[in-house]
Amino acid sequence: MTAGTRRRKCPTRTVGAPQPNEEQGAAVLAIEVRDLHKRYGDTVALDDVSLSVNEGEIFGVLGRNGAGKTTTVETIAGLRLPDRGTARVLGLDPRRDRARLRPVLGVQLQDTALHTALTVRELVRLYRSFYPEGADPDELIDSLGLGPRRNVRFEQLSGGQQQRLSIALALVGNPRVALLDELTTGLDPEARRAIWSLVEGLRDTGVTVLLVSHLMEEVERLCDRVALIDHGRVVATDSPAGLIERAGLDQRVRFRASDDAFGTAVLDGVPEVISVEARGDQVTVTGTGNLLQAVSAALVHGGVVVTETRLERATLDDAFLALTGRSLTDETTDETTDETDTEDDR
Ligand SMILES: Nc1ncnc2c1ncn2[C@@H]1O[C@H](COP(=O)(O)OP(=O)(O)OP(=O)(O)O)[C@@H](O)[C@H]1O
Repeated sequence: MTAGTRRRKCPTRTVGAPQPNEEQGAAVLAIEVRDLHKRYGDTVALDDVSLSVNEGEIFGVLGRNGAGKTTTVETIAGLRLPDRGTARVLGLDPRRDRARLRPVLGVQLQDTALHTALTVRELVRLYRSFYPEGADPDELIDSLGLGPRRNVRFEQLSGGQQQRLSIALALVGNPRVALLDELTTGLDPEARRAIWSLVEGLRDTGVTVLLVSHLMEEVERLCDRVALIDHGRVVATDSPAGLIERAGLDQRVRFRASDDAFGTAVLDGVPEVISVEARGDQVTVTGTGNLLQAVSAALVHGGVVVTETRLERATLDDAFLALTGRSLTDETTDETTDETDTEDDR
């Protein structure tokens, strides 16, 4: 699905697990983060990060390496303690209400320590036993393409297979909320597309997904809304298409006019059109809204025949660049420190 199309609202699935703390009649957000602040030595990892994720939504956190994405998601998972600010999942405090949250929260982190001598099947069954309800381990293993590797030990899996297994372990309890950190890192394009389909399937069952990524294509395809994060700050939150629009980015329609006498006047007065540039028979029209349809209609109306028409849309990367001054695909990172805290005070 492209950035220009948005999706339906999903039914909220109910499970026999603890219900969120709902005030009378008031809907509780799946995830609510307020003013999270976290510093490591001189590095401000989170600078008052706030997010609100609705139930049934796939919400992306997109940023460059070192922007603060993992610190955010691990704080939401209750694995890191912020210096200040709050995180709530289904109205519950991830640290104080850990036991109530465990059956309804699935977490897939970048670095997960697993029993390396156990097989895929043993690990999925072990994790399944932690939950009162959950997925069928063998079906889940198959759905992640790990069927042929089910009796292979974790330590003998490839990086991509280990990654898919970590997703299985996050989903085996049929969570209401899933936190997925860089879920397709290390996967080849085919495996990546298979995982994207799986996440789209989660949406259909009403699972709320917080998806941390630095891959614009992944976020554009999967997410209903996205928070762009840069240097520990949320720069903007909107749908992918909304972020592009908010950045004031134009679309371009290019075509070849078969009539040498093509006159730009044919596009005069079309509200979506901002500018028209004709060089020889190559014409470039910039504009907003449903530009392709508006231009096509005006050309037909003016009796102008054109060929090789194509629409060039701005991407989330263009929006990121416009909003932060830096590209997502730029190789440099935001990381500025080599200081490492201990596990306990992370
Ligand atoms: N335990 C830690 N000790 C010291 N600094 C840390 C620690 N964890 C994160 N940082 C620093 O905090 C900043 C944000 O890191 P974080 O891992 O949250 O970013 P990220 O956006 O997830 O990056 P990546 O995409 O590379 O995982 C970085 O500058 C990082 O070096």
